[in-house]
Amino acid sequence: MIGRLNHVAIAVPDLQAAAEQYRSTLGAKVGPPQDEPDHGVTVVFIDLPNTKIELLHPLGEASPIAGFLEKNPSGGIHHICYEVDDILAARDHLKASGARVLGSGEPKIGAHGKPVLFLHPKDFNGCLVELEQA
Ligand SMILES: C[C@@H](C(=O)O)C(=O)SCCNC(=O)CCNC(=O)[C@H](O)C(C)(C)COP(=O)(O)OP(=O)(O)OC[C@H]1O[C@@H](n2cnc3c(N)ncnc32)[C@H](O)[C@@H]1OP(=O)(O)O
Ligand SMILES: [Co+2]
Repeated sequence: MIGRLNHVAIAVPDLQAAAEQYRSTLGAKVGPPQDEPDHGVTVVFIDLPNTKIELLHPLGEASPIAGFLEKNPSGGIHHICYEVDDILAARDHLKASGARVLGSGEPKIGAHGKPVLFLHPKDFNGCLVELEQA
C-alpha cells in the first residue's frame, strides 16, 4: 500500500538557522519558509535527489509540535511521510487494522496541496507516520 518516501520531517527550535545550515553547510537546495496555519507549523522544504526534508517550527498557540519541542529542545526527527495512491482506502484499511488515525480522521490539505493524514506514533514503533495521496 505505501509507496515512495515523500519526506522526513525534523522539528527545529530555530528555523532560519536550520535552513541556513542545510544551505551553506550541507549544500542543499532549500526553499522559502511557508506558513501552514491549518497545521500549526511553518515549514521549509529541502529538495534532495531522492526525497525531501521538511524543517518544522511551531506556528500559533496550539501547534501539534509544541510538546515535541519541549521534550526535545534541540530538535529531532518528528515524522516520516509515505505516499499512497488512495488516502481514503488507506485510512479505512488502517482503521480496520486497529491503527489510530489522528485528528478528525478526515484528510487535510498538506504543504504540497495534497490530502494528508497522520497515524499515532505509539501504533507505529514510536514513529509518527504521515500519509500523503500522491
Ligand atoms: C504541513 C504538513 C505536511 O507535511 O504537509 C505536516 O507535516 S504538519 C506536521 C505537524 N502536524 C502533526 O504532527 C499532526 C499530527 N500530530 C499530532 O496529532 C500530535 O503531534 C501527536 C502525535 C498526537 C502528539 O501530540 P502531543 O505531543 O500533544 O501528545 P503527547 O505529548 O501526549 O504525546 C503522546 C506520546 O507520543 C509521543 N510523541 C509525540 N509526538 C511524537 C512524535 N512526533 N514522534 C514520536 N513520538 C511522539 C510523546 O512523547 C508521548 O509519549 P510518552 O507518553 O511515551 O511520553
Ligand atoms: Co509532513
